[in-house]
Amino acid sequence: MRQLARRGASSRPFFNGTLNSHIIPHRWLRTSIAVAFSATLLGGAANAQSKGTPDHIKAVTSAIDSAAITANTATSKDWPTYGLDYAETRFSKLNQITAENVKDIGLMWTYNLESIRGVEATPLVVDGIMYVSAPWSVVHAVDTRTGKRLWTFDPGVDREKGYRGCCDVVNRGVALYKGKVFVGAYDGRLVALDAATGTKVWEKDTVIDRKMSYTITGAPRVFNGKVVIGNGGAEYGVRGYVTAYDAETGNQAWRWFTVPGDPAKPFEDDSMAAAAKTWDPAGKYWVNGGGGSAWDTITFDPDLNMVYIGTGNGSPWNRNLRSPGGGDNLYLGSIVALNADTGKYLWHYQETPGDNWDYTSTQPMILADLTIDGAPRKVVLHAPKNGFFFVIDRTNGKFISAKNFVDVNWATGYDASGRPIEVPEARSPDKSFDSIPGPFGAHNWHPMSFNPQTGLVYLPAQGVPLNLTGEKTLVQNAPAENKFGGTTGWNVGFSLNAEPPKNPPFGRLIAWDPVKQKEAWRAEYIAPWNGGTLTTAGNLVFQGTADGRFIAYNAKTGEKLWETPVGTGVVAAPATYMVDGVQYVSVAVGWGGVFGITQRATDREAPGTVYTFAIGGKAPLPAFTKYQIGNLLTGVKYDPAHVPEGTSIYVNACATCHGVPGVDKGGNVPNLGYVSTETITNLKDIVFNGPFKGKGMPDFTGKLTEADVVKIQAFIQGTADAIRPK
Ligand SMILES: O=C(O)c1cc(C(=O)O)c2c(n1)C(=O)C(=O)c1cc(C(=O)O)[nH]c1-2
Ligand SMILES: [Ca+2]
Repeated sequence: MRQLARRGASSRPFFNGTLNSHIIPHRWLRTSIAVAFSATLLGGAANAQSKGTPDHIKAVTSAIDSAAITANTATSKDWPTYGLDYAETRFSKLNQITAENVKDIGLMWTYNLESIRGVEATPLVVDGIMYVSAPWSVVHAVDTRTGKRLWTFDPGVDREKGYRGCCDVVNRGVALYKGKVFVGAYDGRLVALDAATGTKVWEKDTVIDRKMSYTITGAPRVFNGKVVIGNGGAEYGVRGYVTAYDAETGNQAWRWFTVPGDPAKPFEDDSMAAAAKTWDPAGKYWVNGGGGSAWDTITFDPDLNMVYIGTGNGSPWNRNLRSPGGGDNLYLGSIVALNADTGKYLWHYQETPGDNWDYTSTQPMILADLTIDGAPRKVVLHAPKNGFFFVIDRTNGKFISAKNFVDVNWATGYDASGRPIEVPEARSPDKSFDSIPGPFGAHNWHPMSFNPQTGLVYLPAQGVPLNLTGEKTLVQNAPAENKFGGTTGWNVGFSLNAEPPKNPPFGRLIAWDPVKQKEAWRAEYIAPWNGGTLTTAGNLVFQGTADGRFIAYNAKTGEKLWETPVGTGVVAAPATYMVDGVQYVSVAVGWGGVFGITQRATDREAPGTVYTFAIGGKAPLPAFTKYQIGNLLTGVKYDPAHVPEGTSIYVNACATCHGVPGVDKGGNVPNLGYVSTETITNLKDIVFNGPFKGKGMPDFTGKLTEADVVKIQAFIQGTADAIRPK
């Protein structure tokens, strides 16, 4: 483990700069003065030795409840919830680090998360105690005063079952409430831990049907004694829902489904009866679950006592198969407001009626009070996958405005009533469609931030090309034979990239004015899939990048003010907090997520690592490891006649994680075009009950045959041979 420098002398400017050693001869006297000094001037804190003990942690975390989370917004001293505050602004009032002095920040310490898959978590920090989650839903408690581990908790997710989620075995973070840390385990359990010790207090199975591929990747949200979590699975045939549990006991408080179930059975509530009218029962949508999985954002509004759910895509994606007669298919691709106490439906606004493109509305929301056309409005700011920036009245769900923040081709805009003006080809049952944005979204889960001082939202935007060709039939809730991801349960009703997409990839940071619905500035990157953002009262925006940098910008102008290389690509959002009078900025680095499993934009690789910076930080950067891509595969014997069939088996079983052999360069999972000849020659020893089961490799026993593996070998070596420069 690479545990780097502790707090150096430079991190104690008050002590060194104020006390003049030669007039205070005795060491003990200097020490006691320093202690008294920090206790009085640095906010009455006790000396550092008593910090980080179970008693201290218990005291400071027990004090975290809804009132404390709200009170923290006055100072932003701590970072007590996923988006910093209930409004999820990720705007910190801390201003020790400013646009003027950010050039002087340096590394305080790094902490090794000992992981290789995607790190998507925003760390929570309360009085210097950090909680950050790693892949496989492992929770780490870290003392930010030293950068040292306090405890870890591994919920023991079966590593062989990683394929039950679409998009890497990620976890976006934990929730903290009255001395407990809550984590959603990838396999669908919600676990409450003792914040001081990391021991389990309770655990609930949130999954309604274990036959279905339900997973959890999102951070729970906690308010007024309830902890709320949704799930993922809409690429596999699930029905989405969110559940509130009593934070103390884990007893279920309420549950709300996002889409209707079988209309032959009683509906759970009026909102389901209303929604069912917008689905064509000829599609037997309930057999395939319908989708709508709420896998990321859940936002609590203390002003209105509402909770807003961002719902996901249709299952299958293809509406022609899901609801052949058309229809909006409520509540897919929507923001839905529920009563926070009861979970009862209040209103919805559907951003993508009748989703057909994996256009989730699960992207993080921000609650703001803005003046629009001269009138104060309570709004939700939202940039879902579909490429439009939405401003919605959050008192009643009324549409205010929508404007595309990247080029889009599926709709030309929104009419005054808030309906998209669609381009007919976007739903063609016969022709393939290069949808812009594609299913990776113009904005994915990477959190945006909103700075009320600049009035700008800092939005990680992107384009990832993907071509969709509608399938003619669907086997309801069964893996699609020889279709993308079918062996592992994908069932989306489209062939992906059967025709090569023509639109270009890009990644950029956009500063967006939500009142003018206009871009204020942008920073272009070399690749899509850059990190979430943080903005501060120091007129700063922080963001990590796919190409392995951590950058600070001037929030007003977009001028780049500072950057440092980090060990690998960054996807998570940073956090900032104050400890003993010093402002820290931390970011959890670790390349991955759905784009990062197969593709990369750095030539570096490193374990998941938390980097922490402050003014005057002097710790050396960790030694970076060069990503060693092997030589293009040669020497595997194969029969070229097997290549066509091998292609479809590979697409069916391997492509979701391993990408295109020899073309992609390997994300956090190796690309099979660049592994050793022996690896591919002995492929069956890996495919069937193989040695990488503990690292996320499925066991394909019963799903593939040895003859299939021979054909996969032919495809891998055949592709490598085909692309080899002559
Ligand atoms: O439909 C779903 O249930 C679902 C779940 C998830 C997830 O839980 O991570 C993602 C998506 N969809 C998805 O469409 C998507 O682009 C995506 C990206 C990521 C990620 O963590 O990188 N997760 C997910
Ligand atoms: Ca999805």
